Amino acid sequence: MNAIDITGCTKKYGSLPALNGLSLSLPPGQIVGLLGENGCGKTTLLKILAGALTQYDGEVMIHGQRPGPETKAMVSFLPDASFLAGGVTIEEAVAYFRDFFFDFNEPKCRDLLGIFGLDAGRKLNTLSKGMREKVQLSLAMSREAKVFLLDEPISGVDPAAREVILSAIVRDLNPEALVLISTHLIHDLEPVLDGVAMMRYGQVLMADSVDHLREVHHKSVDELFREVYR
Ligand SMILES: Nc1ncnc2c1ncn2[C@@H]1O[C@H](COP(=O)(O)OP(=O)(O)OP(=O)(O)O)[C@@H](O)[C@H]1O
Repeated sequence: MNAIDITGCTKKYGSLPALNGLSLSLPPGQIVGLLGENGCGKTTLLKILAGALTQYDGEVMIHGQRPGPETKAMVSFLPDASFLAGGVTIEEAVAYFRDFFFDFNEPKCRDLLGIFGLDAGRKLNTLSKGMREKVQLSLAMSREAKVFLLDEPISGVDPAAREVILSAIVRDLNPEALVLISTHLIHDLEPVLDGVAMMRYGQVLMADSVDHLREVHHKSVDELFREVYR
């Protein structure tokens, strides 16, 4: 069974379609980059899959179920904006995840926070954007979820730290999990990606494995992306 099956999904804000008959199927057990220009609908798609946007047309299935309470239990969603109140400490945020998510792997989270050098006593509103992203990513990736939806997870992180973060993300990942990551940082993410889905105007232009794309086009995904969107 596919991790994600979307057929003819249309989502309008007012009269303007953010998703325009989008179809996409992704099997489990891979890391997929969701690529595309500003405003092409990446965040909208992730929100629908996460169950955060419920008004749309078309069919959306996650492991055979429509987005709802059952799928939320197996989906870990990292939105592009901060999802934690600023006044709480990292320790309190960890406690929140422990209480709310039965699949939260606390030792894994503490391990990641340690790798990122984050002191659990710090309040979130005293952290830089990149540090806050590391906290949220540590929390989101520490659920034993079947599907991870990450919206621009490392845009605020300095380039040198991105590699450490990416290898921490993929380490110990359930081989059956699907990780869908929206990003503009294709070059940085390419080493960890198994596949990409390229979007334009609310549709998927192309979805393929990274190996197959490189074989057919004799280019890196980064180069191919620049060509497609020129
Ligand atoms: N709450 C909203 N109200 C009205 N229009 C919206 C809303 N959210 C998104 N849109 C519109 O829907 C379209 C898709 O937006 P979306 O945020 O999904 O794009 P994106 O691919 O994630 O962009 P970016 O790369 O800039 O993050 C855009 O035209 C945007 O203006």
